Amino acid sequence: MTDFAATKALFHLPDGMIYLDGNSLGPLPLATPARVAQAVQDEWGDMLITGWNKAGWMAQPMALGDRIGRLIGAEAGHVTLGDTLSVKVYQALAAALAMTDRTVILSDSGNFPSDLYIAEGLIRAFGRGLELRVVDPEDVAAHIDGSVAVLMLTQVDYRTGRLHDMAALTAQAQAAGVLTVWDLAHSAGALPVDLAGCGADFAVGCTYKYLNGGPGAPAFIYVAPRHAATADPALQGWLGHDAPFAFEQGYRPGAGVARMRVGTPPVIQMAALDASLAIWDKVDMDALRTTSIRLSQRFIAGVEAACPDLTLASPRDPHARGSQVSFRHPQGYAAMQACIAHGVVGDFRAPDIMRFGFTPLFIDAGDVDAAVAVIARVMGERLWDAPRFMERAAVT
Ligand SMILES: Cc1ncc(COP(=O)(O)O)c(C=O)c1O
Ligand SMILES: Nc1c(O)cccc1C(=O)C[C@H](N)C(=O)O
Repeated sequence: MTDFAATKALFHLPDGMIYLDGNSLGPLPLATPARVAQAVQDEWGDMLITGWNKAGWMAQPMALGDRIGRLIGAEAGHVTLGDTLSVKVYQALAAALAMTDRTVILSDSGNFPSDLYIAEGLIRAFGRGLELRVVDPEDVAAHIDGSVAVLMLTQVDYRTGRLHDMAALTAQAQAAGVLTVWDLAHSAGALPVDLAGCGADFAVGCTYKYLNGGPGAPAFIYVAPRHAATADPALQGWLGHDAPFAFEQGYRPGAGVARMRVGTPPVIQMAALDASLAIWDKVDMDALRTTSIRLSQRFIAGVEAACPDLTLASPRDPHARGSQVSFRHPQGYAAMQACIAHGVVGDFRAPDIMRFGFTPLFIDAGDVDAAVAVIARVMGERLWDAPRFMERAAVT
């Protein structure tokens, strides 16, 4: 059983701030600066080129992949790390498309734009009459049929937190001969995931949100063992080669998911992730889910009692959402800026969503109550009316 009061003490949380945005960029673990300094000084500084072996840099993508694998229910040895999530979406979707002659990529309107853009680009690149079919999230199951090549979904909707039933949709897809690509950006570290148990084909995700790897932290990719020896990596970089240091002229894919590696791994970012995963290694994901639900239910009850102008945008059933809660308000952007100015950090997603993440590793019931009090004041006194809250920043 994880002691969440103890994990809270492992993070740097700025004074006077209640951080409900760990679902977008996780906070800094206290151990990270020293681990990064070690990678810079002792490894890069003193070991120089020998660090690839001596400090284990070359083996890190698979080693860190296994530690993430525990959190997402992957078989050992079937997750690797590197690049950005958008790149890993490209590889997973391209690999899946290469395994079928069917033409439809099925996704939903709750998917993150990058995933849909990647699909559009791949359709042009493949040039075999592929089609992207985007349906409402609740209609996905009804559209799984024999024309569908790949079902590509983000398990937890980044705006509303709506949670897809991965087990049911994957089983239905499999029965119809459809391959699955799951984006776990808002799932990894948010709730227990069981890729192996569900029989998912491919999965991808990022490590800078719930997993606290820091801005620019590398993405991960999972390939089911049954495809590991045949999946086409789509981006044939030298570090995905079977023998990178043989420097052969022609490409031969590496063993298993290692073929999904592309080029040089981000060593300093991996050191930061190593430090945050030291916390995650000890987290009981069922306890995390129970606590996340308790916190988010408390938040919804508090906000709904105090702020009649806010409309719940997330599913009310906690088992039908991830670890975030969203409310709608016509002045959502300015209202969120006012909340941030008063110490409660969430974020805004167009057109009108105020989004708050619940991350039990460092948020507790006292934080929820304090956040509700601030939000109630902001909404009750229309504190967002000040002109300085109305102007939109480039990054929100
Ligand atoms: C669901 C989802 N997919 C893809 C991305 C893109 O990730 P990245 O910017 O790391 O490529 C994000 C976040 O930005 C996301 O939330
Ligand atoms: N990756 C981000 C970035 O580099 C800058 C600002 C925001 C992000 C995000 O992660 C957005 C995120 N995927 C979302 O859920 O909206």
